[in-house]
Amino acid sequence: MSATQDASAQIPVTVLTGYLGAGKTTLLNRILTENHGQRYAVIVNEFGEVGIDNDLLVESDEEIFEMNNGCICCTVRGDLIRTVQNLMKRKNAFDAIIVETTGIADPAPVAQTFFMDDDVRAAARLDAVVAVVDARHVLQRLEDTEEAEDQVAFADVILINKTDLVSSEELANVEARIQSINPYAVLHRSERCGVEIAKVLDRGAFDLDRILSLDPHFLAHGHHSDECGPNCDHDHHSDECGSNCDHDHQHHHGHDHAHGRHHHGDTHSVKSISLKAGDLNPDMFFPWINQVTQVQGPNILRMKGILAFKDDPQRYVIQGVHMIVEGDHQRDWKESEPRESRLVFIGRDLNWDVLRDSFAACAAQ
Ligand SMILES: Nc1nc2c(ncn2[C@@H]2O[C@H](COP(=O)(O)OP(=O)(O)OP(=O)(O)O)[C@@H](O)[C@H]2O)c(=O)[nH]1
Repeated sequence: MSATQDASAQIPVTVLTGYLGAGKTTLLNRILTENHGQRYAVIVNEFGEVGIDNDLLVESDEEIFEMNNGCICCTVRGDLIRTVQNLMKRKNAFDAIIVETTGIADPAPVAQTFFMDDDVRAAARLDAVVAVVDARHVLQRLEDTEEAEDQVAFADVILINKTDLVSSEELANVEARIQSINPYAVLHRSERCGVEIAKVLDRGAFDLDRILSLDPHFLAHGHHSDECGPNCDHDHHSDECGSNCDHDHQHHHGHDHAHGRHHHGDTHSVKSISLKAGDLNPDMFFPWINQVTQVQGPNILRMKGILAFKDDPQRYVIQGVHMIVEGDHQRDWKESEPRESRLVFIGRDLNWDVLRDSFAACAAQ
């Protein structure tokens, strides 16, 4: 830090990471509802283009900035810099900033943003990278997904969440595995992210030296614009598609930048599909979603939706990770809101045509 940068004048930034469905929104909702006397600006980025995450956040006085620009590792850095710069113009309006990354993002480029841009660096300091992991699914994720390992390796604080879904033996295995990847992070166990907020925010935990030992190029990465390098094969779809687009969007992990930890070597492709309908018939929808998640569950990394059921005045929120699905009423539909059902699946090798047609068959007559 230079002499001109006074840490107490810099707004602390927490980068919230964790694989799809681990519990990031659950943690954010806790932060937004708890009575802590702090004012947070929240920046969310999500994969899947119908903007459901914002709807799943509790209504609060905090300001939420949504960025749906697809892969955060390529396209969002420029946006993130601009968003933070705009926030800084209203500096006294916030005590802290939280950036929630999409579940499949590598947190490193997001963290880099707070070192690369001079204006941002002068006004904000990276406080900690907090990773939420799903105790039930993390071991499997670490086997098949490099981003999940990057997220754990990079974190300063790790919440081992969903402890209710595993035995104490499984939990001990999870902790051992996580510690073997990252012995430096502070671990907390949690159910529904029920951890004291002070253990997560304003930790002063981000350790640049450790990150440089992990990634000597951390401060030297060249691409701090919205552009990817010539070898990038990410689909930069959101430039082309509007909010009503229901194309299949692919996130190829064939990306191989020749530097540092930014190396998505695995060749799996994760796709997201957004389905839309009007009112649904619950007697058709629930058997359908049960069947879909039972049969295709292993490939469904994440499912979430906001649904309108015929004659039901309330919005219904449904969510799932693999075969675990939960749903509940959220609140009344507002008069100004179109009664629209939106459902997003993120996964591998899903039969999209069948999903689309069978979802359409759940429409209320
Ligand atoms: N059983 C159980 N379910 C949990 C727990 N924490 C969160 N969930 C559920 O897990 C699902 C995913 O939680 P979210 O907080 O939306 O996860 P996320 O990381 O924000 O998900 P993405 O934004 O899609 O990556 C939701 O259905 C939550 O209600 C927990 O400790 N135990």
